[in-house]
Amino acid sequence: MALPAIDPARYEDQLAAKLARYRAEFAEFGLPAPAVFRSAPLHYRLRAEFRLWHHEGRIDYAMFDSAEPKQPILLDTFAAAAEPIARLMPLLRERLQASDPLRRKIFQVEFLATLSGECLVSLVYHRPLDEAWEAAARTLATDLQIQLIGRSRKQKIVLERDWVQEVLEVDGKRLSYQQLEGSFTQPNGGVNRQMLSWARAQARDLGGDLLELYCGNGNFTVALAPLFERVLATELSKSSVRAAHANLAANGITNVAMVRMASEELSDALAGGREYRRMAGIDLAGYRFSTLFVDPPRAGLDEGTIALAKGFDNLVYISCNPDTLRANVAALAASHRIAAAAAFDQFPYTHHLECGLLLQRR
Ligand SMILES: C[S@@+](CC[C@H](N)C(=O)[O-])C[C@H]1O[C@@H](n2cnc3c(N)ncnc32)[C@H](O)[C@@H]1O
Repeated sequence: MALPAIDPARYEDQLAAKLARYRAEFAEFGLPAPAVFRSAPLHYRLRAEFRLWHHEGRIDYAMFDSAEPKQPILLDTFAAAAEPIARLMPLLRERLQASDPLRRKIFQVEFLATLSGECLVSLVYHRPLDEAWEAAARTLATDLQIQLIGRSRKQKIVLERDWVQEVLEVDGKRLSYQQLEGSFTQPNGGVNRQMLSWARAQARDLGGDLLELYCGNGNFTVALAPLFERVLATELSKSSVRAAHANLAANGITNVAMVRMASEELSDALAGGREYRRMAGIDLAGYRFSTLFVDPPRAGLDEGTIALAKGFDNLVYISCNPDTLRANVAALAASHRIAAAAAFDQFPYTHHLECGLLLQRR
């Protein structure tokens, strides 16, 4: 991928270009004027990943541009990275440089931070990690006050925990989330807060029960559940489902049933297909679903899920890919109209735009 030029002077222009494309591509579906949610122009990414480049006795963070994939771009810090990561980067580099067990055959560093100020760092190696590594890593983690993980082939050493605790203030409430290393979490925390608030505003008067697909660690579930009588939430990833259970409990949410299932399987179960053992104890027929909430990966919705969506009065759709969103909206156009739209600039200075739509039955 070509590396974006991160330049706050370009922020409004790059956003305007993306909004113009969004409006044009959805004009035929009667897109209402989207509510626009901006990113911070700098230090917005809570995740960042760098190669470590060994040269002339020193190591440096490196990124690569697809135009010149063999030429490392060396950096001390990174303007897109959230403040805790940007502050940590030079300190961490110096400490890695100065320690033989920490430096030897390290090739990648991954950062995961929170708006609450926590930071987790994964150091990735081309060699097995031993006791000398672990002793040096413990001192480093204590000195820099970070969570630290060491990884190499078939080895993962978690010094304390492999997650960070995020706290997001949404509509005056403090929502807390366990966010796992290696599992999906929204990369732009400031924009995520705005997405949660927008989704709550769409759902506020819908009532009844909610079906949520692709719920991840319960990011939206925790924010939306208080607005519905009952919620059935599903997600494919085992580790995310575990985090979602922890997050529901931590936020005192008791009206959600969570099932680990692919959206394809859930649509099949709801369409009266085969029986799924994971649905044992879930009284599907007892739900009075008013609303379907989806936040799928870039591929968008599969055919079964589109068929399922056709039966809902309300569909709240968060999408990280306007192309598949457009195809899915086209497939629903005969039954549903767009009642509200949003643009979330989750990925500034790239051509990516996160979109939100409320679709309602015609
Ligand atoms: C864009 S993320 C959204 C997660 C969550 N809503 C959030 O805000 O953090 C998409 C999620 O869909 C899950 N997923 C991918 N394919 C799936 C499938 N076929 N069925 C169910 N979940 C799937 C991924 O594990 C990921 O957690």
